[in-house]
Amino acid sequence: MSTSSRSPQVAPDPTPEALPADQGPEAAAREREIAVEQRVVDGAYGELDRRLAEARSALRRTEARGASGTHQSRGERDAYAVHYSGLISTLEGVEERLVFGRMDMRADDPAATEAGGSGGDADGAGAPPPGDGAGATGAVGGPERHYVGRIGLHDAARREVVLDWRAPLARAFYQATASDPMGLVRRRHIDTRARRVLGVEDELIDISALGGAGSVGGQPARLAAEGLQGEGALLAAMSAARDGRMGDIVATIQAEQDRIVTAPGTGVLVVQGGPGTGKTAVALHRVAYLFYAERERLERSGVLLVGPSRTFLRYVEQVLPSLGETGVVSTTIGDLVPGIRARGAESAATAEIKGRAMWARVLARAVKGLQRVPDGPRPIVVEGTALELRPDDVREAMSRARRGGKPHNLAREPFVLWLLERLTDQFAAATRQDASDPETRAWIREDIRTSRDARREINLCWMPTTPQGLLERLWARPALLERLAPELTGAEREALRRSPGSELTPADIPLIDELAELLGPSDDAQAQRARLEARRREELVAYAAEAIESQELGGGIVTAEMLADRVADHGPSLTLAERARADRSWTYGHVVVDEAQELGAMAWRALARRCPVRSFTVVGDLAQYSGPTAPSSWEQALRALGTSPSADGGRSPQADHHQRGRRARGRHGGRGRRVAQEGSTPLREEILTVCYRTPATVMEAADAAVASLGHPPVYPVSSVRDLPDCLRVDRVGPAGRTEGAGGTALEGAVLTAVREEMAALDEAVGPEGGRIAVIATDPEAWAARLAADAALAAAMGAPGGDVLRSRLAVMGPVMSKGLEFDVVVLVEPGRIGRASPGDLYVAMTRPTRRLRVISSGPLPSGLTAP
Ligand SMILES: Nc1ncnc2c1ncn2[C@@H]1O[C@H](COP(=O)(O)OP(=O)(O)OP(=O)(O)O)[C@@H](O)[C@H]1O
Repeated sequence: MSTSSRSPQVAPDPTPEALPADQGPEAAAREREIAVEQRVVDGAYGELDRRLAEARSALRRTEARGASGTHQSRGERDAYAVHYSGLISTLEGVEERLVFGRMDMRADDPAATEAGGSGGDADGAGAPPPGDGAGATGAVGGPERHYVGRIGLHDAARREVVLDWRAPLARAFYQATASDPMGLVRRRHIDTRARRVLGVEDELIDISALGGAGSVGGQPARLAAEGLQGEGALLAAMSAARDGRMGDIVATIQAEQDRIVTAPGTGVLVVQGGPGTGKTAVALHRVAYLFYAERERLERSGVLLVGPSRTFLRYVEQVLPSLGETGVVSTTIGDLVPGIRARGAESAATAEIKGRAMWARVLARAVKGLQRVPDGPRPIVVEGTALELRPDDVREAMSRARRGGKPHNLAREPFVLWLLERLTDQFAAATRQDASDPETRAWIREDIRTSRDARREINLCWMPTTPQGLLERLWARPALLERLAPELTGAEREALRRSPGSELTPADIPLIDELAELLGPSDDAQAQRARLEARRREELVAYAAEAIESQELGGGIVTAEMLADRVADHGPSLTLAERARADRSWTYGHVVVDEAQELGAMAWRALARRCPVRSFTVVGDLAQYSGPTAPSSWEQALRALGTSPSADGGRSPQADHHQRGRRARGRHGGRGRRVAQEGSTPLREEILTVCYRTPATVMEAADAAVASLGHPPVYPVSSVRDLPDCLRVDRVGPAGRTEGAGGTALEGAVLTAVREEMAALDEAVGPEGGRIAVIATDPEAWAARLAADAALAAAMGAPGGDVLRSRLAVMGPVMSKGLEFDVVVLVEPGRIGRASPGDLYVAMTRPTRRLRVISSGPLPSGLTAP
């Protein structure tokens, strides 16, 4: 086995531990500053505790009002209970690092006192800081000061204690630079843990306001760099061991990210960014920002977050609560339709076929195909009387039913009614009865409606069906599919073929959603829902009867039915997110889509229906597309959202823009921006180019590897840092050769690598710290092999089966999408890359510390030894 290891010529990360200890007067100044900030932080937590105590006691009082009273008063009580519970969750969610920054503004800067600046529950004025110390202001000469934190807090006298990070005034904290200070003199990052201030880091922004002084109050400060904000805090965040859950970045949002976070919520905002550029983080902070900026609208309509997998959604689930927001509905495309689970799997190629826009036409044809005019009159015998269903009557009934514009199953009702009337006329004439008498007509109609002949013939003309039933027929009957989808090749149709009763796959779900629109609820579905309701009511009554008996509540005053009514009357106590999640036709105020490059046109159509105002944040990376061929542009990928390609007729506008942008910006260059009014939906594109996760050596290897496979990233990124020995490539002999006790050479190398990386992590961050992922095309087999080693099996044992919680996880490249680990052990990258270059790109760019490649086959260049 040969091992190559490349170390860039860089110093290790300047983690706080690695910095030289302060000595003498500097250390004393530092301690003084920490003490000053500790008093402020104590004040902020005191305020948080006060608000929490108030909310808890309000909730207790509300709940003590009991379940009695009028329907309206119960509704009000439930609404208050939901409100206070939500408030408590919000306040509990912001406990960690409640305050993380301080802004010293120029005393003469109008922005410092601008009305509404502190936002949230603030009254707007930039108030004098509580617990101020003379040493904190020093040479600045009494500037306005604001403490920036997760939520806005005021004291009982309505003085600002903490400025909400989303307030307009707080933009300077994230965006001010020496060349554009935005009224900011100094930016301070305050590092806290469990309510204790551990350190402060200052950046001087506006040196002129200090009269040229290089330090403030004896506290050393560095001049603000034009590139990164809060570099020390940023590098510390990037170097921290991963714990299986994404953290927020609220303390260190960079200027290019902040501009995206706070962009207006209208229209479609596309954020294209290479691996680790903070797209997910930015999207989540943007949700929190939009809730702040448009609270009234979004609290009524809600926000939908779409992620690539349930694992990914668990990975990010802590971020929004830590930003004080809890009301977001998160889902995968596979879980988009309430009550339907996609448990099946299929190849990326088959999923791609199902995602194509043509299905809108094909499915419309399929539904129309359920409405048929018979070739000739169809005989029907009702109570011994011979009638016929005539093609002309069917045609007329159809055109009347379609006129209403209702979906198929709902339009069936007027269709059937009209035909019943015609058959009633025939029956009355044949039996010489008075067709003008309403009573006579009613019983004749009922006889016809319940006759088997009539039911069968009418159903053949207008078949009621469910989305699942119709889709199953489409996949199971090749002749039907060929008739309805001549656009597909024979091989494509064959790929779609599936036997009846097979599990639905995630790519089926947008098709089910489309069919649900076209079909509407079927009688069957309605009847099933009614049956479920009835059963639930029976259970409730039984439960209530038991409760009455066991607690002696009865005495003739409370009946089981009354009690059941109260228990069942839980409508208002559901949160908005719970109601939205359960309702397929819910329309959201904003939709955020992560890993958006994966969605096909049908998924976009389904999402467009959920947000008719087309307020979207779409984040993704075309180079991370899972499959053989990525979409060539975001316009192409998003066409189904109602955005049309621009009329330049040639090269993709993004690529065009990107080319120009890359020429214009430096290594840690800025962003791209294009605003276009396309179709009816304004589309705006931002590009992130700085990678905060992956060390530069690994990132460059990933770029080279996919380029050598013919897919160079159109939007490459530059990493903010590099680490020594962050890329190791272990080449082993042919996979079949045995080595040692029974395993192949490849197995031996993987086992060794995992053990070595565990030991290295033990040393770097402690025995429980950090996360390692083994990424391979056949994860189950590798998990079984690794589990044969007791220590590795223990490291893979996830509490509650949550793969993100285990220190060692084994997964395929697609599952690793959006996640990150301290170390990735990547098995046979050549095989992954040949199947899908985007998957290789994803897998190679997951680590924050080291990529360890194990290969027995040919390697893409970038991974070959130098
Ligand atoms: N401003 C920042 N401060 C601190 N950490 C940051 C910042 N921006 C991004 N990060 C960190 O970088 C890592 C990558 O971020 P994120 O997952 O959002 O990137 P991404 O663009 O969605 O990546 P990918 O497409 O590769 O999944 C995360 O650990 C995130 O916390």
